[in-house]
Amino acid sequence: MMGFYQIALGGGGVHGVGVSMAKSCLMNAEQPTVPDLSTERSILGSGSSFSRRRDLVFIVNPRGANGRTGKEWKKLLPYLRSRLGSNCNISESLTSGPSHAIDITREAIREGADAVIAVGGDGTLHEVVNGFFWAGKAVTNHDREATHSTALGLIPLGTGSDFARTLSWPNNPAEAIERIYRGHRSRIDIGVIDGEKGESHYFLNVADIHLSAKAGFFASRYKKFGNLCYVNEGEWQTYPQVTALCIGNGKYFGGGMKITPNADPSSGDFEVVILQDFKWYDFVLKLHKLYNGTHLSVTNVSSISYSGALHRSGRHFRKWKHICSVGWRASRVPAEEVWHNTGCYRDDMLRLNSELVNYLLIQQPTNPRRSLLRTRCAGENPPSNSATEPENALLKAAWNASELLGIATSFFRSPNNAEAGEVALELARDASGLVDRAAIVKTIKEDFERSYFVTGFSITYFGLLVLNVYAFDAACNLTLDAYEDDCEFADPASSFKGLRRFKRNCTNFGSLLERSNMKLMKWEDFEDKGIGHWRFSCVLSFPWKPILSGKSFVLIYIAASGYTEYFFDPQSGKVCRHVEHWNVPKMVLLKQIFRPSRRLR
Ligand SMILES: Nc1ncnc2c1ncn2[C@@H]1O[C@H](COP(=O)(O)OP(=O)(O)OP(=O)(O)O)[C@@H](O)[C@H]1O
Repeated sequence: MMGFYQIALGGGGVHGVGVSMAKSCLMNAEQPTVPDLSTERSILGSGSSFSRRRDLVFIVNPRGANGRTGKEWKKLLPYLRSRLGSNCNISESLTSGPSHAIDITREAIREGADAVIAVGGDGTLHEVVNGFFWAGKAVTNHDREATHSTALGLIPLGTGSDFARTLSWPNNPAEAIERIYRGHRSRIDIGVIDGEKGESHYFLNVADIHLSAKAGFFASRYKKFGNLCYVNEGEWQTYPQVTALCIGNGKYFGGGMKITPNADPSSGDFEVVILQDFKWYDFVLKLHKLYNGTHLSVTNVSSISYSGALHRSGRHFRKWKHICSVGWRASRVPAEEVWHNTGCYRDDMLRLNSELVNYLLIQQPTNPRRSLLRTRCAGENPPSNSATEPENALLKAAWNASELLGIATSFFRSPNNAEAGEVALELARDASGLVDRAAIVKTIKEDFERSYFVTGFSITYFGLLVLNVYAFDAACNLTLDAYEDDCEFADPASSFKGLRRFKRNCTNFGSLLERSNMKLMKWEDFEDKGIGHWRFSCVLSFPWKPILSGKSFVLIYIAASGYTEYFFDPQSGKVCRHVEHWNVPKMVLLKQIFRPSRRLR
């Protein structure tokens, strides 16, 4: 069964100004337990409008966003203490591994924390949210007065931080600290899915079947799970050939995919989006619509809103009347306050997904594919959402092979081509040699207009190379002076250091591309970095163009979106790290090139 709680949201807010010193309990991964808050509880912040200092527990995933969360947290802590420490007891607990945040949260609530604040991405927030509950009930504090409640807070520092997007919160820790300082509370809904054995799984963002960060991947692996029925005021409604079902409390998942654009986490409703009869190429061709939330107008996409009142009347999704898959119920969690919350789309969400799918499956599958799916979903180890070890090894090998082949074939290339497209602009510096940030950002934006290559394209490049080793003349349309010579370039497949190497690699792409389009959709500025959100599409004419003397070729359409983080060196001001994130799974990208979409002539 699936339902939602509408619960009170709030923050372990800081109200008024106090003068006492904050308790600052620094813990590391080897000391994972929550500090005893009781010793601090009686300390009053003089000048505070409250009779005691607030106990805030920050649960930090040091490994979030590939370790960036841990690094940023270290830098953030002194500021956080100075801003909140005068009238709050600040405790810090670093997670030691998956699910640890659940235990820490439960313990913190039992110890009487005023707020548990997740520091990390959606996965961490999801775990913290699940820590607010135990055996289907809200966790409570034994000692404090009945009216006391623990709030949930968030400092979004993850890779996707999708739930924060719904709230229009940027990945800006200073802003998050201000929110905590202000301490406003609000109510928010939490979805709950009851598992097969009656256990509850809570989600705050989006619960989904088949669609996630790896949209096309799952769709192509599972195909459709069949017809879906639900009861609407006594009438059965049927959705045939459902490919994916998303139940949104928040709007976004998958790193910015606006999948349930009308969902509002404090409305009391879920938005349920159903995709029917989606082929793998629909995910590719309509990906941009899924990302900007305009997919509801696409044929075969439906959106249903569920109100709290209707939940009680018992709407149900059913799979051909056999298995009750999803039913809603509304209830309140007394005295529980949550600030914000999320679902997650990685392993935990897959676990949710697998349970949901399990519910949705017809009992007597005739199609072996479905039967396979059922076996998978019922098992303890649902298919991983991330690239598996062999996949990673394959991609790594692809990456290395493409680079080596590129080097080998560069001997056949005209030396002039290596310099083609590169922008020899020298950027203005101040007396200390620091390049102005605005100038750097401007050149990056201009580079986008010239469609400079993203390094992640190397995955695709491998496929191109094995099939067409002749086409190598491309430009590296990059303003070199904006980057450190030893700049690190990371993409979903690999990472390396050195501007020269980047130039060489991206020079080896390109002439295969027809109608390529690299568009900067949005730019975000942060203290130490800028983030460029982009969309890339191109048509590749390969591999048989040279083999068949250009008379016959196959068009391959490739489309993807993602974002690149540009970290700025504090000394030079130049870009010292260039980290790409692709919204399309790596293997999907690689597979795209082996699936010609159209044969010409
Ligand atoms: N010490 C740790 N080592 C490894 N994994 C951890 C550790 N602590 C937590 N985790 C796991 O890391 C997962 C992902 O973390 P988190 O969501 O914070 O970052 P992210 O994946 O980069 O961000 P987002 O989910 O927003 O994309 C969590 O679901 C959690 O299970």
